[in-house]
Amino acid sequence: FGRVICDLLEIEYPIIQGGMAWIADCDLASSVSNAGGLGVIAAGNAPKEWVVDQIRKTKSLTDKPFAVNIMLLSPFVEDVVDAVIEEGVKIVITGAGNPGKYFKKLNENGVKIIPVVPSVSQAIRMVRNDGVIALVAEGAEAGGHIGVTNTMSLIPQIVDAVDIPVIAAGGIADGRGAAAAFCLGASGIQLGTRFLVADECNVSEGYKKKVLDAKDTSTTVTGATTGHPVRVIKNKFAKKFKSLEDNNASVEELEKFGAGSLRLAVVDGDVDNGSVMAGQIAGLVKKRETCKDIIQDLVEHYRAVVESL
Ligand SMILES: O=C(O)COc1ccc(-c2c[nH]c(CNC(=O)Nc3ncc(Sc4ccccn4)s3)n2)cc1
Repeated sequence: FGRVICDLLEIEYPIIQGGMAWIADCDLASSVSNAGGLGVIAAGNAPKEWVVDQIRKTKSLTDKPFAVNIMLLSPFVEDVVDAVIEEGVKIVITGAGNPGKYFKKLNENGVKIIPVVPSVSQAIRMVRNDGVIALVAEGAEAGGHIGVTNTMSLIPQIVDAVDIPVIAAGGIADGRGAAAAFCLGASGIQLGTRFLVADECNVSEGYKKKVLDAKDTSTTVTGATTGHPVRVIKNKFAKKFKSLEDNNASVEELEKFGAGSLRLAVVDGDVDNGSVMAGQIAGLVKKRETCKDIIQDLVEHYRAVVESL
């Protein structure tokens, strides 16, 4: 399934791994690519040296295609674009902003661009640019920085609005979500939350436990008042952040409180005072397994669901 995306990206299954800041590194990306999906290194807010190092390590761990996810709010975004070009990375996924400034440079160097978009208006703005070969349409069920429209509503509207392939993200973790996404017109899927508990994912043990113990109602959205809504698993940090928002804290105060919170959870494993970003589908994610098993399970489940329709 997903022939169009598989041919476009030269991968075996139309399954893209989410570019989770501070989490998606060479180990996760190479494991997903070796299992037939598209592995993704997340540049997040990391400096150029870290991204170059991860790209080189990924090349030593897989011969298959992989991508770099560029988070456009990063202070190092210019350097990361240079790193991608200098290291000959062929696929870039962009998030959290408008990559408009970098299309020309990336396109001139033959880099395929796949912007993540949260809305139809963003989708239409993106497809006007050369080099954009597909879109990731991300519903508000997703973890991390989100838009306001849910996947079930967003996908068909974006599919109708553009004439390039659309990859669905947000709330997808098994064959049922994959089949639903394809029924809505998607040509591929992107998974973040389910890969958080992969054996090859280097996120802290406490973080994985939060995801494995989550229920359907375990997430909440912080930062809606700052213009950067972020879906996280409810914990002390989220409670404190939202109470600050309810008491009309300034954007500066909120951003100061939020800064470094993702790293606190991911790297230091402080999942009470850190920001544990995860999607609403965390309640479905119950099993630790390898990237290969995750992908195989999803593909087999997809086939069974489609046959049962
Ligand atoms: O045109 C504009 O400037 C606004 O356009 C956009 C607005 C939002 C988006 C968007 C929403 N979701 C995504 C892709 N997903 C993500 O980017 N998810 C993320 N998770 C954690 C992140 S780290 C972070 C987050 C917020 C503030 C600071 N740092 S980024 N892109 C894309 C374009």
